[in-house]
Amino acid sequence: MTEITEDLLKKVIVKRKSDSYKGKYGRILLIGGSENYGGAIIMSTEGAVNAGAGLVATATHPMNLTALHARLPEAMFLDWHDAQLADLIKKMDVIVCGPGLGMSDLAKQIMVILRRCCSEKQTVVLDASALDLISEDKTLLPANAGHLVLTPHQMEWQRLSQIRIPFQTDSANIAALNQLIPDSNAMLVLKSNHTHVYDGTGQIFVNPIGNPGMATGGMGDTLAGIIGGFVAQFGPSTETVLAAVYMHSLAGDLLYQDHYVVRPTEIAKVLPKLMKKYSELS
Ligand SMILES: NC(=O)C1=CN([C@@H]2O[C@H](COP(=O)(O)OP(=O)(O)OC[C@H]3O[C@@H](n4cnc5c(N)ncnc54)[C@H](O)[C@@H]3O)[C@@H](O)[C@H]2O)[C@@H](O)CC1
Ligand SMILES: Nc1ncnc2c1ncn2[C@@H]1O[C@H](COP(=O)(O)OP(=O)(O)O)[C@@H](O)[C@H]1O
Ligand SMILES: [Mg+2]
Repeated sequence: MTEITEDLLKKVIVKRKSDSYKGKYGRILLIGGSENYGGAIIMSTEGAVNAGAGLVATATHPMNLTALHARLPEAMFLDWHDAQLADLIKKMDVIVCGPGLGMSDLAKQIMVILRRCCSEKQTVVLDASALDLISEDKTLLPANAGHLVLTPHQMEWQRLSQIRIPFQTDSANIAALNQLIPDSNAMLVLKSNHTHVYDGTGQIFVNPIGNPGMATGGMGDTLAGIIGGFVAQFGPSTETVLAAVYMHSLAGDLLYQDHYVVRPTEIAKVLPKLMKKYSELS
């Protein structure tokens, strides 16, 4: 097992070239946010925008439009009932699906569209409700994606893998991941107070940082957006995903020094400054 270290941030977060433009930093679509969980997809979107994705679009329930744009005018919006969803998915480098998606029939239909429209050039990050929907129906897994990143917390992983939380050992988790997704193109980010990451080839990484101030609703939604934003601009490698996991907790630790509770939106807020620091050390 390998501990993720700060050095990875220096390696992954590179200085931006002067002759670059938004198209160089990746297009990302985030799908989620039902009537009751609009905040989840807004926090994810904020993670992706502040992590530096070049172009960000959010497909969500239309009731979230005003809130989304009040907070993030940078994000494009699509009503998730719109037939254009399929075409938009095809144009993206990264799709994050699941935060606040819910378990409705429409949510299932969206998963079917995602599975049909994603391709080997893309990375799909699956979180929250998307994982719960796949637990109920494994055919919803978007297996055609070039890279899959699954980000369950322990209960979501229990539902998906059928491994009860006390028995989620590294060897059991690797076996379950390989059974669920036999190709080695999938990563499992199994979130807990010390998140373990499995890269699909048997390698195991552990995140040594983070804190209990981060035990706040929306923290995982934010992480999914940060992972998506990192992959969009730094490419779909294991190191990119590990750097995103570490950066999320590093931001959390910075805030926890003088805050009892760490708000997910505050994590997103400090990202650009932290990323600047590590890009100068690269
Ligand atoms: N502001 C919002 O709109 C929010 C919406 N959310 C959305 O709500 C939906 C349901 O997700 P939830 O995660 O709340 O519900 P879940 O039912 O999936 O998970 C919560 C349950 O898992 C248990 N659990 C065990 N180990 C855990 C661990 N390590 N981490 C977290 N929970 C653990 C908890 O005790 C609890 O019973 C998702 O779509 C999610 O994206 C949440 O992310 C919270 C914030
Ligand atoms: N005690 C803790 N120590 C370190 N990190 C934590 C702790 N509690 C939660 N986290 C982190 O917060 C995030 C919670 O994710 P998740 O449960 O999916 O949140 P939500 O669905 O509410 O957005 C994970 O990244 C997890 O590692
Ligand atoms: Mg979650």
